[in-house]
This record gives sequence, structure tokens and C-alpha cells, in this order.
Amino acid sequence: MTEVLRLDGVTKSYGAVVVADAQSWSLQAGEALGVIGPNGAGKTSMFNLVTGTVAPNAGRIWFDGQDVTGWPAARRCRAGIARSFQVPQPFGGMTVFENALVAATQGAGERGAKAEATCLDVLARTGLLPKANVLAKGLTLLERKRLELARALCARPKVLLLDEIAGGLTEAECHSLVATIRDVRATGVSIVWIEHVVHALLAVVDRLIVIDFGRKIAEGEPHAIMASREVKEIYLGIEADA
Ligand SMILES: Nc1ncnc2c1ncn2[C@@H]1O[C@H](COP(=O)(O)OP(=O)(O)OP(=O)(O)O)[C@@H](O)[C@H]1O
Repeated sequence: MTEVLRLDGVTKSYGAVVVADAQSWSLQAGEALGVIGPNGAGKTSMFNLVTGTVAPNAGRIWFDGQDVTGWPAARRCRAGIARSFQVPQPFGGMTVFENALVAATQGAGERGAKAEATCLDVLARTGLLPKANVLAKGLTLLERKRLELARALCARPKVLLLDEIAGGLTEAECHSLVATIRDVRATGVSIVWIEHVVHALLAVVDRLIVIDFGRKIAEGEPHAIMASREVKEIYLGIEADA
């Protein structure tokens, strides 16, 4: 297997708050990796470090065989790292199609008919084609989540970072979003997915890592990790030898 992303001892703190503590892990091409951990554990901060909106205090980040640690966010996005945001961030006064077009042109560097074709394809795959001409501010939560996914896909990522994209959805909406994410994964895009809705995560990912206080405290097969001592300790407060 080919490694597409690797964090090597990545460390970041804000004063006394350590959001990444010598974090090391990697993602293989075509793999889907789940990330869980309590609120404030540093999961979103880890995405900020990978996408380049935040610089680490120490450690290196490798993408597609290159050390991208010093690269600005826009260059990383063009190279193939795209993300969705936990709180959807569409341009509310623009239509769904225009939002997608911004991502295809700015994120993937596409122009004209090629960019438009990408948008139409992605909107169809994410179920948003019927909403293409609707202003983003008029979308429901599920549609805004889908637009987050669509915008990230229009950047033509090799690595797609999903930040709590299932949060706040009904069971049926969640099920439908999971099916879409599985389809994306089947196209060969590698995925890192932060999620509190564990059953959604387990329906997609091959491997799970657990983060607490910025540290990776467990890593492995998803069901084994969910049943592990580390997860019971941080979520249920059960003692290590209980
Ligand atoms: N720019 C910043 N300045 C200071 N503290 C920050 C900054 N960004 C994040 N933090 C703090 O770092 C910690 C980790 O935040 P982060 O958003 O990465 O956690 P998280 O695991 O994604 O949480 P959640 O599951 O609630 O989304 C939190 O205590 C947060 O308040």
C-alpha cells in the first residue's frame, strides 16, 4: 500500500493547552481512518495542522511523499488535501452551484467548462443537483452538510478530511450521508473522518485512532478500539483495570 499522509511527532500548544502532543500516524491510499476523542481533545486542531491553517511547534507532515510542513494552506489544497468544517461555512449569498464553483476554481485550479463539469458531477453525487440554483443560506442542515462535502470534493482531493459531518442529523439523514461518503470512498479518495456519531463512523472506516489531550492514545481495528480499555476510560470514566 502507498502512504498518502503521515504525521511525525506533530506538536502544537496554545499556552498551557496542548492540542497536539507528539502525534504520529499515517493514512494509506484508499483507506478510511476514523478519529474519535472527547470534546476539546484536539481533533479539529489536528485538521488545522494537516491543512496548514495552523503551524506546528514541532514535527513534520508528509503528503504524497513530500514534506508539506512549511506549505501554506492554499498550496496543500491544490496538492490534494481538502476538508469539510464542523460548522458548515458556505457563502450564504451565493447559490449551491456558485459555492461549488469557487471550490473547483480556487481549490482545484480548474477553469471554464472543466470546472463546471466537475461541479455538476459532484452536485449529482452529493444529491444537491436539484438545489444547484438555491442560495446556500436557504439550505437545511443536511443540505448544508452535503454542501460542505461537495465543496471539499470540488477541490478534487486525494485526502478528504471530514469534521463531524454527521453531527445534528436525524437517523435517516445520517444513513443517507453515510451512503454518499461510502460512494466517495469507493472512487479511491482517502478519508480521515472525525465523528462523535460512532455508528456512522463504523459503517465506513477501516481503522480508528483515539485522541485525548492532543495525544494519540489508541489505534487499531474499529470494533476492537471501541471495546478497549482506553475508550472506556475516557468516555465512561471506568478505571484501567475495571
Ligand atoms: N486558536 C486557539 N487558541 C487557543 N486555544 C485553542 C485554539 N484553538 C483551539 N483551542 C483549544 O484547544 C482545545 C482543542 O480544541 P479542538 O477544537 O481541536 O478540539 P476537538 O477535539 O475538535 O473538540 P470538539 O470535539 O468539541 O470539536 C480546546 O480546549 C480549544 O479551546
